[in-house]
Amino acid sequence: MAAAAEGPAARFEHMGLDPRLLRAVAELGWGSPTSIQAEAIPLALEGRDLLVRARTGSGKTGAYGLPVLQHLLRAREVSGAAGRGGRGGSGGR
Ligand SMILES: Nc1ncnc2c1ncn2[C@@H]1O[C@H](COP(=O)(O)OP(=O)(O)OP(=O)(O)O)[C@@H](O)[C@H]1O
Repeated sequence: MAAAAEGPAARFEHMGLDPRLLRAVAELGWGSPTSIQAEAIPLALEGRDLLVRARTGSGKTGAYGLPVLQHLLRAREVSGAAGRGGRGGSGGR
């Protein structure tokens, strides 16, 4: 298991993650982010481009996977709203 990050800000709940992702993280038993996750996830959620290097097993997959999933969830919500006329359109072709 990857080593957890330390510090008061090092909590998944404080990163602005979607509640569904927070639930998934809890189900995985990830109590707190690893150091690389604590550093990378907030920046990725801001939309920053990142080049990250950390040792094997340090939690890099979650560090990029959670922001990618959040982006997909948000994109689906936006396109769903557009499909229902959220952009003032006819809802389709
Ligand atoms: N925040 C966390 N808390 C507890 N365990 C975690 C956390 N993040 C990841 N893990 C677990 O740590 C292990 C290693 O994580 P992961 O495979 O994401 O690391 P990695 O840096 O991507 O590894 P690699 O360099 O091999 O690709 C996995 O079993 C994963 O489920």
